[in-house]
Amino acid sequence: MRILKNSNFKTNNYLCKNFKNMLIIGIAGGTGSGKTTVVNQIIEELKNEEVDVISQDSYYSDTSHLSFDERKKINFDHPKSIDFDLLGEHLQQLKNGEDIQQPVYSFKDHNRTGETITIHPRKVVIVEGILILTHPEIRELFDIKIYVHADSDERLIRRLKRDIAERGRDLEEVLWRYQTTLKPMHQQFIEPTKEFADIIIPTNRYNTVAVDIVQTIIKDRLS
Ligand SMILES: Nc1ncnc2c1ncn2[C@@H]1O[C@H](COP(=O)(O)OP(=O)(O)O)[C@@H](O)[C@H]1O
Ligand SMILES: Nc1ccn([C@@H]2O[C@H](COP(=O)(O)O)[C@@H](O)[C@H]2O)c(=O)n1
Repeated sequence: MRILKNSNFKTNNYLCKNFKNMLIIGIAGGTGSGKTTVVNQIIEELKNEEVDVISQDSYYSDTSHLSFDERKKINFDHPKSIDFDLLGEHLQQLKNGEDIQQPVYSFKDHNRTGETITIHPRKVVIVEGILILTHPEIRELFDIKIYVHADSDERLIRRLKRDIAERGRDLEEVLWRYQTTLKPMHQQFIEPTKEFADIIIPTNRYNTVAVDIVQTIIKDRLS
């Protein structure tokens, strides 16, 4: 296993010393709803060293025992595909003031790469992913729960464009996945977690007001 250095890490100044005060924000929502975009907007004005961003994608279970063709058929939108034990362990370690070794995930290979990134504890930790509000113990760890909402046709269009441009997929594969897993899993597991959210951000358009509100809460914690 190779250990990569966290590129966000520049100085110890902002590392979280008072871990009891760590603010953990969970951001859920369907695929293509704009979770990553919202996170990037939120942290835009903050210093890299102040916030950890943890993606659920890094916690897809290790499937090295399967062939590539078998991995391709995995239902990546079912809660069982996520190693929630490791995610929970890592969040607890950060709260305890310890570094974590976060797995690196490859969408191309449908598997962990075997490398890890060192993440240091910071005052604010943002965890984003489609399924993060489905798990009761993980939910409990969040001080603020956010659900990002975009209509399903909008999400499909965005997903198509992104997966073809960035994740090495073709039209057939995205549509097949949408019909067989994305849509049913969204309805069964993801959409119902909206009821746990403290804040729902509509993202059919870019939503600067909601982003400003979350930024204000974070800045207040950092001051
Ligand atoms: N509010 C928005 N309006 C238009 N396009 C958006 C919006 N939010 C995100 N996108 C685009 O949609 C795609 C998916 O967004 P992303 O943030 O990766 O979603 P998620 O992390 O929820 O899967 C990206 O190409 C992004 O640029
Ligand atoms: N090997 C994989 C693993 C996951 N996916 C898809 O990623 C989606 C979650 O990521 P978002 O950034 O869109 O929230 C999820 O819907 C999985 O279907 C994949 O395509 N391949």
